[in-house]
Order: sequence, then C-alpha cells, then structure tokens
Amino acid sequence: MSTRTDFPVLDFSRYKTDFDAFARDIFMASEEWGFFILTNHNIPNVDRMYELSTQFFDLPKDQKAEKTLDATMTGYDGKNLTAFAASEGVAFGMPAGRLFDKPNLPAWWTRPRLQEVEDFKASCYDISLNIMSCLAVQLGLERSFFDATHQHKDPGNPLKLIKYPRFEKQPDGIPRLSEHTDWGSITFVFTETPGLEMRDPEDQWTAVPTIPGGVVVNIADSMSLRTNKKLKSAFHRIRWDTVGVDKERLSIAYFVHPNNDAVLSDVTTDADPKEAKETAITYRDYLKIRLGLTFGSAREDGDAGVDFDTVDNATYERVKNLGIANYGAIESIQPEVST
Ligand SMILES: O=C(O)CCC(=O)C(=O)O
Ligand SMILES: [Fe+2]
Repeated sequence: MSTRTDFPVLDFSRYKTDFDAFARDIFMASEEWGFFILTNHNIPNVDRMYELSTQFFDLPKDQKAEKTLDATMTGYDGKNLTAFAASEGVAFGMPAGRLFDKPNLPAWWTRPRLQEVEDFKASCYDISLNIMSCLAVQLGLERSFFDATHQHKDPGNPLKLIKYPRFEKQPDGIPRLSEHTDWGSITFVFTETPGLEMRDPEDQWTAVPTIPGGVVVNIADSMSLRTNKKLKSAFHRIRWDTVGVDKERLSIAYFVHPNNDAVLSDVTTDADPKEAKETAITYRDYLKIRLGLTFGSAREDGDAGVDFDTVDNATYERVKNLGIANYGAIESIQPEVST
C-alpha cells in the first residue's frame, strides 16, 4: 500500500515562529484527515524509550506478566492475546508523577526507570497542550481552552510501549491491530517501522508514512465529539500483510485523555453545559465502555482487571447513539450491564 504524497507533515518549530499559520495547518489536517505527522517536535529521549522497551520485552514472560493491565491503564498487556491485536504492551497510566505510588508494574520497572517514563510523559503532555491550543484558537476559543479539561490527572494520560512480536504461526482470527479509533482526545505514536494504516479523506485505507524523528498525531473520539465531529477521529489498523508473522515492530503510544468529568458534547457553541450534562456522556463512562470492549476478553481470561460491570444500559445506549468510533464493535458485543 502506498502513501499519499499529500499526507500532512507539519514542522512543530513553527509553533513558536509562525503560530497563526501553523495553528491553521494543524486544524485543517485534523479536520480533513484526523492524522498528521509532526517533525521537529524535540521530545527528548525517544531512543531511550525504545531501549527500555526492547530490554523489557526481552524479559521472560512470567517476569513481564507479574502485573497485568488494570483499570488505571497501568500494567502488562499481552499475557494472552486479545481480539484487539497480536501484540504485547506495557502501559503507564496514572496521573502525572504518580507512577511511584503503588505501581501496578513488574518489579523490573525500578524507580529510576519510572522516573524516565514520567519525564517522557511530561514532555509529551506539554506538546499535547500546544497542539490543543492550536485547535482551540481555530475553533474561536481561548488559546488555553482545553487545558482545564486536560489536567493529566483522573484518569491521567497513559504511555504505552508496544511490541508486535514475531510468531511461529499466525494466531487464528486475531488481527495484527484491529481497525479502531482511539477514545481520548489526541494520540501520539512514535515508530520507526511502517505498518500503520488509516482511513484517508476519501475513506480509503492509506499507509501512514514513517518519518525518522517524526511523531504521528491523531485526533481521537472525545475531541471529535467535543467539536461536534468537526475534527475527525479516523479509523486506523495494522495488517498481517505489512507486519507479517516473521516481522517485529515497536511503537510507543501516548494517549491524551480528557478529565473523567469532561462532558463529551460540543464545546464550540453556547449550549448550556448543565443541559448538555443530562443528555451527553462523560469521559468516565465512555472510557469504561471502550476499555471493556478492547480488554474485556482479556479480563474474562483473568488477564486484566478492567472494571466493565458498572455501565448501565442507558449509558450504553447513548454511546451506541453517538454514531462514532467502533460502532460495529459496540453493536456486536453484548456487555454485562448493571440495571
Ligand atoms: O502501534 C501503532 O502504530 C498504533 C497503535 C494504536 O493505534 C493504539 O494502540 O491505539
Ligand atoms: Fe490507536
């Protein structure tokens, strides 16, 4: 699959030197594609993160699986493969600076290593606020509009080191990475290996280019919902055809989440937020549903402690009616719901 030559690639150094035009370009890419690549982002220690990732995934399985993914999006994910992806990952959720508290992480993640992860997350967070300030200005809002609803606490922004490992045989019925949208506000993906594909403006699958030193940025569901779907949360996936059983791929994803109590309704109008609260879903509920859909099967195997039980039917129906994201998946999977 070829890459389109018009895939948006934007130079982050323009944030300082040419803010208005840069913000316009970020907005246009987010509106039309929902994806772009940011060069010159200057996020330090990306190589070091790959190093930590390689060292960790090389450990014996029982050492990696000492602590499996929990509802804070912290822990090892890959003890058993889920229907979501043929990959393994280790996620560092939690509010900023809290990884030391009581980390649901294998002991290999010592305090100095966790400090490196915290520092890396902090660098990503800063740039995520810069990117969201571009979106805010273009929406006619205050430059810092999105800061208050993205405080990096409750639930916090997870960083996830991901490895798509080699297999002796292709696992049955499991995609390399199933097509999905992300559920937060924006996502950063660092990788040096091609394979990621996205639904382009013409609704065709296209390869996301791999640009050394660049980071892929995509708009996720919450940001799309909060901008009345003006900004696009695009489907993306990885196929076995590109990242085959005999191939390996590493990526590092940083998921920017809105605060749990953020209401996922249009922020660009004067709609009364109280009224919106009654009809719209909060991020807390949306996250719960998406986590359940993605990791629920692992939980059934006793592999992940993601709490999926407290979603009531009405919330579930509202999510179906949002007409966004994994609508198909939401339709087809019958969760356990409390009544
Ligand atoms: O590994 C990648 O390139 C993308 C990962 C991804 O889309 C996700 O984990 O949501
Ligand atoms: Fe994704």
